[in-house]
Amino acid sequence: MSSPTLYKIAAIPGDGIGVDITEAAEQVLDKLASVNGTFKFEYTTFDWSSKAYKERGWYMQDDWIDQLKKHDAIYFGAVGWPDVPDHISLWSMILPIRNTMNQYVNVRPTKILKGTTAPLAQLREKPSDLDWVIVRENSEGEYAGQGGTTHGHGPNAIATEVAIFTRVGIERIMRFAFETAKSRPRRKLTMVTKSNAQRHGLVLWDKVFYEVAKEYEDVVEYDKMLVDAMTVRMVNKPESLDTIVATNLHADILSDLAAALAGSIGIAPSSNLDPTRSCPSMFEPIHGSAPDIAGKGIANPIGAFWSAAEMVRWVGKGELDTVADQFMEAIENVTGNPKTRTADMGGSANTTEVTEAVCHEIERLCGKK
Ligand SMILES: NC(=O)C1=CN([C@@H]2O[C@H](COP(=O)(O)OP(=O)(O)OC[C@H]3O[C@@H](n4cnc5c(N)ncnc54)[C@H](O)[C@@H]3O)[C@@H](O)[C@H]2O)C=CC1
Ligand SMILES: CC(=O)C(=O)O
Ligand SMILES: [K+]
Ligand SMILES: [Mn+2]
Repeated sequence: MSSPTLYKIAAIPGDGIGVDITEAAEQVLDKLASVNGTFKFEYTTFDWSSKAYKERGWYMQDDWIDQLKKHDAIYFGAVGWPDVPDHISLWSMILPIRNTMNQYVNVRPTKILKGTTAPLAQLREKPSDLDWVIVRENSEGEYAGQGGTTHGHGPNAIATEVAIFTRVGIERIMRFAFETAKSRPRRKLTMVTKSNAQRHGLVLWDKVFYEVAKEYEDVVEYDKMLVDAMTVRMVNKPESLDTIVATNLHADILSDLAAALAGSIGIAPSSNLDPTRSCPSMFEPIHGSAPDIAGKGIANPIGAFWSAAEMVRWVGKGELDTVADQFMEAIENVTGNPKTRTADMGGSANTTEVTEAVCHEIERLCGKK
């Protein structure tokens, strides 16, 4: 028998519940690999966190790019802790990784997993009305990091936050969004914008969208929404949406809303992709470090597991799609059981119990013990 394919994973647990859910994700990934036998994961764990920063004054070593590039993928927990300003922690880890590693797409699927209590009556009755993929521009826009401060934060303070939109950046995200929409049964794309008030960057955003749309005229149905009205449509007509493309900031906000509509922020996954595969892509749940529940062992690991399933799909390049599907089935069997849901999903199970239940379900579904 040939030896299993080895995938090298850079694991960055980070802060708060990021640590618990990364450990949980590794445990289920190892279970998946061992029952399957054709692949395995080798983790290099990086102690890059706000705690380490407080102790030693830095988050990542100067050669972090070279270190991360040695891996097939990056698994990320969360960064941010109350004793470090959030703009320092975000700009010391997650944003430089996304920007520098060419991870210009952030894919954020949302659907209502089995056993979920959605807050909207319509979705409790018909969960299939919410089945979306938000395609978030992940490298520029409002999070380009350009701007500055003059005269400190005093009475004469001047601060700019410059959103950057480039034709190259817009075109590649639109193309990815159309391809995503095309690959889904409904073949439907909604472009989110705010080009009524943001009259330069987002006017270009719209223009390039319609240019790219010409190539998909016959295969994808598409429309445009202003972001404020989009929040209303997500709540009132969830069934009218499928694939959604939005800027870095807009999609950040809309994806938390999507997660809440689907029942909990704790279940929502994300893939930070470099579609060119020149750099490793990064997988993380969309939530943060949740300081309010950190250290209690009660974080919902489902968003972390779903992100891990997407990582399996990505590193497998088509070879592991069935495995990823089985992984998702195991996840949904566990959310479907009231005994193995965490508090945010109305249950009383802890992180370890949910993790063990998913491992058990993987063994049951994937056969070999
Ligand atoms: N990609 C990243 O690393 C992100 C980092 N952050 C950082 O995380 C820190 C906390 O940010 P918040 O705004 O509080 O957002 P958050 O997502 O950490 O928490 C928001 C609320 O959702 C709950 N929650 C989140 N994940 C959960 C899970 N898996 N299970 C159960 N409940 C869960 C939390 O307990 C909290 O009540 C900040 O420092 C922020 O900058 C925030 C978002 C993303
Ligand atoms: C930073 C953040 O909130 C996100 O990427 O979702
Ligand atoms: K995260
Ligand atoms: Mn966010």
